[in-house]
Amino acid sequence: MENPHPEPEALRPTLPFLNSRLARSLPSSQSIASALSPGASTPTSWAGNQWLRGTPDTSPTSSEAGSPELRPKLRIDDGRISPAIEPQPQAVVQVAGPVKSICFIGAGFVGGPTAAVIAYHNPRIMVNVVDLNQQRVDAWNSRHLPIHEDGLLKVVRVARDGTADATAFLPGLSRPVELKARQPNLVFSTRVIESIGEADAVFICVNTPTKTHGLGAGSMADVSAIESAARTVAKHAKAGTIIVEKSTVPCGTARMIQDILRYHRPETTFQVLSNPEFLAEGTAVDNLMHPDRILIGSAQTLPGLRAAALLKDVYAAWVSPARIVTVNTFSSELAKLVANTMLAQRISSVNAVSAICEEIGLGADVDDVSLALGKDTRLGPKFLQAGVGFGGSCFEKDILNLAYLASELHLDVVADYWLGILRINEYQRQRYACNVVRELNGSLRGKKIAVLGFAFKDGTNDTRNSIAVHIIKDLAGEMSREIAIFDPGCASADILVEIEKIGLTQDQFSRIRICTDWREVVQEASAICVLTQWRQFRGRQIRGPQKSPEKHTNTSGRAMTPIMRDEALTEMKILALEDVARRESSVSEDPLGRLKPLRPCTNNCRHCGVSLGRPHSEDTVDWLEVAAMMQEPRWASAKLSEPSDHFLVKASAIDQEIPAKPANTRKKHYAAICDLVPRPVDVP
Ligand SMILES: NC(=O)c1ccc[n+]([C@@H]2O[C@H](COP(=O)([O-])OP(=O)(O)OC[C@H]3O[C@@H](n4cnc5c(N)ncnc54)[C@H](O)[C@@H]3O)[C@@H](O)[C@H]2O)c1
Ligand SMILES: O=c1ccn([C@@H]2O[C@H](COP(=O)(O)OP(=O)(O)O[C@H]3O[C@H](CO)[C@@H](O)[C@H](O)[C@H]3O)[C@@H](O)[C@H]2O)c(=O)[nH]1
Repeated sequence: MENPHPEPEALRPTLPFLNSRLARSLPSSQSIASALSPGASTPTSWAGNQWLRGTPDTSPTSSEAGSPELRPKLRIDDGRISPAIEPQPQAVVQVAGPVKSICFIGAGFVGGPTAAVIAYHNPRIMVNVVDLNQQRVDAWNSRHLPIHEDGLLKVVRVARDGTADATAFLPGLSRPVELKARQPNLVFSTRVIESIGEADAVFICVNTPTKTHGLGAGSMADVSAIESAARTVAKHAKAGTIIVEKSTVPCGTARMIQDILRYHRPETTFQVLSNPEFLAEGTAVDNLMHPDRILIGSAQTLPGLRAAALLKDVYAAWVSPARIVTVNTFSSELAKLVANTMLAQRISSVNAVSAICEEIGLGADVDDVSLALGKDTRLGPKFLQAGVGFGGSCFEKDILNLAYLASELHLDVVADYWLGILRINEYQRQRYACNVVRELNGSLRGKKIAVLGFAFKDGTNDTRNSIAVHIIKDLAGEMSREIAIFDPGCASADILVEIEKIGLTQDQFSRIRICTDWREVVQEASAICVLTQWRQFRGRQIRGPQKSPEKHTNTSGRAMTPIMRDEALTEMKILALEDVARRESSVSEDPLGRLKPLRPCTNNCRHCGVSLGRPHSEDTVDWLEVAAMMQEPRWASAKLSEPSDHFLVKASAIDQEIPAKPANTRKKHYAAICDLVPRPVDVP
């Protein structure tokens, strides 16, 4: 039953955190909330600051149902809002059974791939992914997924389209393996209300960007999409549905969702779990298939723990229980913010070291320093690559989010400590742009600058908060003749949208050109900035070690035995069989022949014939050709160390691979520019 009192606009839940300046100048967040809505008594449970006053993480158990502290304390009399005094209906605690149907709200970079992998490993669970964006939904239903991730299309095809009966003859097996057809269990649609109504669990995967205006602009997370999703869930979910907060959110948001649910459905108790996602773009499918950990935060009550156990069962289809960590809701929300902040902190630390290496002039090499650090098992080798700074939609926003929390708690020294990570990041990218200009004699007038790579990292088509866009902005201010951009993974339209956001003047904007071929970009360029580490940019002939067929292992770790038709095979076992089949077959995508053919696109499909994602190997950049096409002084630099070494070696060796870095190449690290003039080098 819906609450008879409509939720008044003025009393929408306030966001969990408040502007830091305001927080410092006023005694408490509660009083700020009141100050902002004079005359309105903000409901205690909606002030978003229960946690500040040390409210324990306990949803009411059946015995506590209707706990006055946690129920909405509002009533509206003649338009005036006052604390409710009459008793609320008793909340009914539903004991949920196993999850058979899941609804994902938000078919974005997280919702889409996560839903697909959960559906893939749980063929008996129906997974409905809903989004308000019809174009995005259409793309998920087509052969051209809206997100470029290695291996994603196959996972989606298996779960979305189902598979056909297949018989495979595998090496070492006397009998053929017979695979039963699999029914589709992944649906993408805009049927938000219906899908929520059918679900046993609803995953909220909507966007939570940094606020751009109003209170807390530039630092506070905008949770309005979460609020809106929570309201829809509150109105349409069946009793007992588990609500899973997948988005990255400010600490305390699960409680805000709980309060919204309680307001609209006072007769029912829903369990809200925090289950943050740790996938990195570009490796999303691999990260989801082999997660370091699954983190589940719940209320430490019987219903809360029961809901966490049910969610754990969903993941247990492919993740070892030892990797599933259960904690309380607030720890889980906080852990996600801290994880991103600490990863970014490592990058800023090593970027700060790169500045020292460049300035000290004693030949100290930041790569060597990273190598030495990475050997320390306490530090480990990951996230120690110096570059032009980190980009993407997550790190900056989550650091701001954490710093905002600290500042909200009046912990200014702590907030400042985290914000230092962002200061170094900005410093690093500005230093890079500055060095480009300096190396080109202090002026870009009349010169063409080539930008190779626009996505915020390789392996993804995501252009949000890309480092490239910041650097392009700085360079555009120098009024170069042209800034030409090429990215093998990004649609030109997406690049344009990002550039339009940076506020270039008409004149600056007219000098930007987005190209679809790297040759167009480097032709007559004076400098090349390699800003995304695409494999394609690493140069021809110099490749990482290819996987040899022998390296394919039986991922199930068990000896292969003939499999009868009626034996239920999990996708984990089928993956292991595919590994075996790949030894013989040249078909790597579907070696067992179980995928159904993709549906053809409509005649006017805008994607067909366009390279949406993967760079083609025939398009690999040849740095010798590049050097020949450029104008003096032919400068080039790379964002991260790996491609830089490759193209330096390649360009200097004139088509011969040499084992060491050429001594005559001037290489100031990362935030500097390297001489790309090809010259013969003695090969030892
Ligand atoms: N991108 C990543 O790699 C990553 C990794 C881990 C966590 N996260 C977090 O996950 C969340 C989502 O990030 P994302 O990159 O997937 O964002 P996204 O913008 O790609 O996707 C969000 C989707 O939600 C949809 N949406 C918004 N409100 C909706 C509503 N009320 N009903 C239905 N659909 C709605 C939007 O249309 C959009 O398609 C964020 O909190 C982010 O911080 C992102
Ligand atoms: O040693 C390194 C590693 C990364 N980067 C840069 O850091 C940025 C972010 O890279 P990465 O973390 O790999 O990608 P994201 O998709 O942003 O993933 C981060 O953000 C996600 C969203 O919250 C989390 O889920 C992931 O765990 C977390 O790694 C990119 O610009 C990289 O080029 C470096 O400069 N040096």
